[in-house]
Amino acid sequence: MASSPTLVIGTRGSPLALAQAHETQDRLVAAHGWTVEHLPLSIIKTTGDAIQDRPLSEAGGKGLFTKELDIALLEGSIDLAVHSAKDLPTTLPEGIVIAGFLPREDVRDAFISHRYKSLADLPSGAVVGSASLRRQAQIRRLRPDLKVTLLRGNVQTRLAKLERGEVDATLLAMAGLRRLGLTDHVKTTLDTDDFLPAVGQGAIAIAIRAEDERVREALQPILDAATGHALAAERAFLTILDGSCRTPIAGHARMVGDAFEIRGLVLRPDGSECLEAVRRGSPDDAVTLGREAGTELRTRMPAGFLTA
Ligand SMILES: NCc1[nH]cc(CCC(=O)O)c1CC(=O)O
Repeated sequence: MASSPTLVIGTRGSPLALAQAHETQDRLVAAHGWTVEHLPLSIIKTTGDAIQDRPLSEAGGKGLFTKELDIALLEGSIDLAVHSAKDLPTTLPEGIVIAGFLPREDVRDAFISHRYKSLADLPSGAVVGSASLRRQAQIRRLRPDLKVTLLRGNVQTRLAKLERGEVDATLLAMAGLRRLGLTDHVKTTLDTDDFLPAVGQGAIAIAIRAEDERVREALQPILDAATGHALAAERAFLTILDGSCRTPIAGHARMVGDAFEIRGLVLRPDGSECLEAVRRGSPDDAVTLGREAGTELRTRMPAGFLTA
């Protein structure tokens, strides 16, 4: 066993972020036999945490949840940063890299409601709240007769708004609900064939300083290669499609039997049209397959598709 170094784990302070940081800490303890005292958490408030009154897509996008953690990494006040892969921008600042990903949780979206059993069970005109353009567009595509409204806040805040009757139903990632022990609220999970998750959904990414071999080595035993392949394909796909969170984009890669597969979607925000690309091959070609799927959609997309 290696002697116990101190690695400071940087995280946001939301309950989900803390659950993910604790999972990282627990896995490092289990892998190395280190004690948690040598893996302290440093809780960092980000700009994204402070903005509650408007869609983040309007406030400046995904980097809002990572900027302060990036700075802490580069300054050396933390040694690794734990992120929801879904919230990570496609390009990271110079000097920061993703060391890898923890084994992926359930990638599916969950349907949550007090009165209704599923999306199909909602009466016409029922109100579904979501802050995600991807979820909003897919809901509109499946059920153009529903009312889709903006529902922001962390997972607990959204569940409280549902409780108060502000909306009839909402969709949240199964992964987050599992990590928070809140799956009691789930009425049904949406099959990925019908409702495609966001790029990175369910995966935890660990960012480090690019040159930090000590931390990179310490992380090796807790990183998951299959999740790494899936995320390489999905993030390559998103990069081609520009990756701004102003556009309804979904993408999911996985092994189907012996074949590695990536499926990607772009939707018109009103759900009236949806383009899909699928590529199959070897996980060693994950990045190429992801790029090809993205390029295909880019080519097929009529001008103005993403804004109409
Ligand atoms: N954008 C917020 C966010 N970022 C990660 C998760 C859940 C966990 C995950 O998808 O890995 C959530 C909440 C949600 O979408 O329900």
